Amino acid sequence: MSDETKKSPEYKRVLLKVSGEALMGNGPSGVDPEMVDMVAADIAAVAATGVQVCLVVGGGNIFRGLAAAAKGMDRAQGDYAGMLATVINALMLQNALERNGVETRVMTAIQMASIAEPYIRRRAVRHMEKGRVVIFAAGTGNPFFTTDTAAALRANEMECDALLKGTQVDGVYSADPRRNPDAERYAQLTYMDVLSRDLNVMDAAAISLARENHLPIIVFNMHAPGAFGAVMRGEGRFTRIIEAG
Ligand SMILES: Nc1ncnc2c1ncn2[C@@H]1O[C@H](COP(=O)(O)OP(=O)(O)OP(=O)(O)O)[C@@H](O)[C@H]1O
Ligand SMILES: O=c1ccn([C@@H]2O[C@H](COP(=O)(O)O)[C@@H](O)[C@H]2O)c(=O)[nH]1
Repeated sequence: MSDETKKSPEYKRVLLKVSGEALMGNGPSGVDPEMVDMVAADIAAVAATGVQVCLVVGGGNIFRGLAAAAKGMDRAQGDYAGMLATVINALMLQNALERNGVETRVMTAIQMASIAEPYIRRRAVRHMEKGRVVIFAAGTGNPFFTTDTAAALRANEMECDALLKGTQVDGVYSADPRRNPDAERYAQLTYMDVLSRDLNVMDAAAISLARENHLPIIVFNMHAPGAFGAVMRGEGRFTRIIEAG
């Protein structure tokens, strides 16, 4: 038994949002197989502790509807392409998880029954109860949304104890730290802080959905090996978004 599996987890069921960009590694776009393997090993170690894990994966490493719309594409059409991008990432992650010995199911919000199960809430819960890692793909299934909102939606539906957002930065800052190196990092914020100060680490719809359902959000950097496991043990650097008090 590894050190990771000896520790008692703080949460019983969590949803991890894996940003598509995090899967690029150091590349300019697409998927870095080494990075996918690293993320999968991290998830496998957490699942081995007995925590029920489900995933929402982004698609920003492949296609974003908003970016395509800025160049003249119809927004809704671009968003459907973006949702398909998340399915590509989900299949890559599923394969890497299975190579790490984890039983998985991909469930899609847009039906594509030849490659994945359709999303059915009670089935997803049952998969997790059986110890399977469920990967929710194709976002919410609706254009004009993001996978952050899909993550908050599914985390609420699955009655998760927390939503962990694994991304490129080690928490929420006073401004985008990739553009402003002087930005200050916060250890803890309220949902209202994030909304009223327009801290764009996550979209407002996702924050509002989490707030209405008292779902804690934890933002952390996905790039270091074992980062997800560390956050689950309350270690490392992250920002917790909760209610006041
Ligand atoms: N106040 C802020 N604090 C932290 N990060 C911020 C802030 N404002 C903007 N960001 C940016 O938000 C990004 C987080 O979004 P992320 O790249 O995970 O996008 P996503 O849409 O969730 O996923 P994908 O990569 O799949 O599109 C960080 O990389 C960071 O540069
Ligand atoms: O519910 C959803 C989720 C996503 N989209 C589209 O997919 C891309 C990729 O998702 P990211 O959250 O940016 O990683 C997104 O830009 C949207 O175009 C969607 O339409 N609906």
